[in-house]
Amino acid sequence: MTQSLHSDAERAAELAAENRALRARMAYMLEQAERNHEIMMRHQAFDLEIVGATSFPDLVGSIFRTLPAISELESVTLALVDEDADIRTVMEKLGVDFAAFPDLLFVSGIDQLGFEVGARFAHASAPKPVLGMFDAARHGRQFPQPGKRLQSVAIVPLLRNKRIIGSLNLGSVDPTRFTPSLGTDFVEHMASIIAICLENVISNEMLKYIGLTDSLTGVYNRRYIDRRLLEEISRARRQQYDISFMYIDIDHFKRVNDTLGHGGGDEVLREVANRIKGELRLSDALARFGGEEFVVLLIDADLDSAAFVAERIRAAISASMIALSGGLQVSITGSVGVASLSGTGEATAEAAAKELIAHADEALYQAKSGGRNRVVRYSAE
Ligand SMILES: Nc1nc2c(ncn2[C@@H]2O[C@H](COP(=O)(O)OP(=O)(O)OP(=O)(O)O)[C@@H](O)[C@H]2O)c(=O)[nH]1
Repeated sequence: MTQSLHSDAERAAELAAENRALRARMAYMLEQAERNHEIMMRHQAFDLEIVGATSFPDLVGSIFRTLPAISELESVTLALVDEDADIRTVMEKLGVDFAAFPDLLFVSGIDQLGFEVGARFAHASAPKPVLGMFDAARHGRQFPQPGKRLQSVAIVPLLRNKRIIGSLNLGSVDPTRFTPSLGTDFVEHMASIIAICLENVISNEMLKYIGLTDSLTGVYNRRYIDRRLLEEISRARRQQYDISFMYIDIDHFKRVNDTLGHGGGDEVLREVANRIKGELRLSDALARFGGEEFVVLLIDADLDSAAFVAERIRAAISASMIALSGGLQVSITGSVGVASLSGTGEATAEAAAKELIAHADEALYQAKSGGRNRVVRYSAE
């Protein structure tokens, strides 16, 4: 009897201990489930945020701002394959400030990403994420500025239509965070959403760029200038500086076309665009308004300084013969009309823009009728 009582008490204590252990385990599992749910929710919010990004800087900005925080990572970088530097060039032309994204890297080929696979893997299996210890020699390129000492990394391919478009690079100070045996479904899912979003915004930006540039010369087109001029007029008024506008027209271009053919004329237009560009500052905008007419918008430049630049452009256009691909050389000149707008005007930006363009056009007309190969400043008299 004593024996049985003892064992009953012992059994009850054992059960109570088991119960406590089970409760603790359940509490732990519940905590884990809650934590996982929270992580999932944060990632869902992140997915929604990046899917909603409408521009390249919006998207990469969201990725670099949000992903390290929600994934508790010390470093997140993106490497994009940009073989001919087209993406970078177009984004720069659209005004993307790459200095704001030090963790955005461009590589000229997929061999620089560290996956053992060719650019297309139609008949091979898709490249998998590479997880493991951080190795400065191998991963230095992907993490050019790791703030803290990284211990483990995941290099996740960004895949679109059976092509590697780049890699998402995740770095942690925790050596156990990314180990080769870890499942990769989660990071692959994350990378697939990022890849779709990247491809989307990049093609949108490319389309935007094509819609704003002149396909023959690569400089901006009229649509771009019309839009930019309004923005610049508003800014010039807020900050009280002058802007100037010039019309540049190649003299007797019809003769060039008639003697060299349309193809020769096109070559001349491209060279003239290059010569004008060579005389401008980065903040100035050059466009072809159609035909043989170029325009330049100069920011924070009064009539004197604009006329000075115009004179340099006129000289550059006629400075040397233009060599054509067929071996011929041609000498040309250009006429320039310049007008300015002070930063203190009262008219609407639209009216001021129209007037500025009309004034420069009028000055150009005077340059033409005054004998060509000259710069004329607009004057109200
Ligand atoms: N090659 C080429 N020619 C063009 C293009 N667009 C317009 N043109 C030509 O540009 C010439 C413009 O001639 P005009 O407007 O008569 O003027 P111009 O001969 O330059 O004479 P001035 O301006 O008075 O000095 C025409 O021969 C057009 O065919 C183009 O995209 N490529």
